[in-house]
Amino acid sequence: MTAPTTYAWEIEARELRIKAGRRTAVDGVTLTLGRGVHGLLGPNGAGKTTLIRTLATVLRPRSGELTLLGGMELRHLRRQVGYLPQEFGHYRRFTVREFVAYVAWLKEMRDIPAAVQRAIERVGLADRADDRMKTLSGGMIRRVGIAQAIVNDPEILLLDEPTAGLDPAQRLRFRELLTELGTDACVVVSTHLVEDVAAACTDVVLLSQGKLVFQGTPDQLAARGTEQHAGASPLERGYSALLGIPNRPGSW
Ligand SMILES: Nc1ncnc2c1ncn2[C@@H]1O[C@H](COP(=O)(O)OP(=O)(O)OP(=O)(O)O)[C@@H](O)[C@H]1O
Repeated sequence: MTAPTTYAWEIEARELRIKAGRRTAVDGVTLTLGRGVHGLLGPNGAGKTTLIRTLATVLRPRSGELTLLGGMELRHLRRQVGYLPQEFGHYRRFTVREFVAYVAWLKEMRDIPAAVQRAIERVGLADRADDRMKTLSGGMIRRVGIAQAIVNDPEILLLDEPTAGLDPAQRLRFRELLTELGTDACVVVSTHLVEDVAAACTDVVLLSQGKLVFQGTPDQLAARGTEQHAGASPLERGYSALLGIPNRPGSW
């Protein structure tokens, strides 16, 4: 039985300021996120990875307040979080099953074999479960990364560019999986693909130069764009409008 939740939001950040090296990569972000799929967008260097690493409790904020799952103690909290880093390290000689089981063990889970099997099935790798990681393609390894992030049915799921390296069919399946996961969990997905956001996200969080420039639904983002802004779709034009990117064909 799960304990009743005593918090309004899975993630509450107030005036978060986070350093990456010497740089202030996140600069005063205030944000609340509940269940659903939150698409984290922003240009290169906006601070997306730094924010996700902080939500994963890997980095500590320099100042501000971050409350995860109502302020749960760190050790318990980490069992309730799933995290796919941008650069996902794995053991090449482990099989898929061994690797996902190892992560489940680190999270001190019970009934590991059943949970591992289910996570592997959810990412469509049941037929490769007993193959070594070194025999998999880049897209398959990314899917193992997703499997290890969801093996514990996390309440907070953090995915840093999960669709990088997935082919179009895999991306479609991944979006369906995201929609399923977002019904029970607070899912934060960083991506460069505005189409991923349109297809699977309940809301969009847009960062630029470490600051929050927009939070709202994909439709609200699309409504901000005009023909004067760069982009091939309403959502892309909304993104460009908020970042001040004019429609100038031929320029980068
Ligand atoms: N270890 C580090 N040392 C110094 N600067 C860093 C470090 N990590 C990140 N930065 C800087 O902090 C800023 C934010 O980086 P971050 O990786 O969070 O951005 P991002 O939005 O994830 O970018 P991308 O879309 O390119 O992945 C960038 O200017 C980056 O150069």
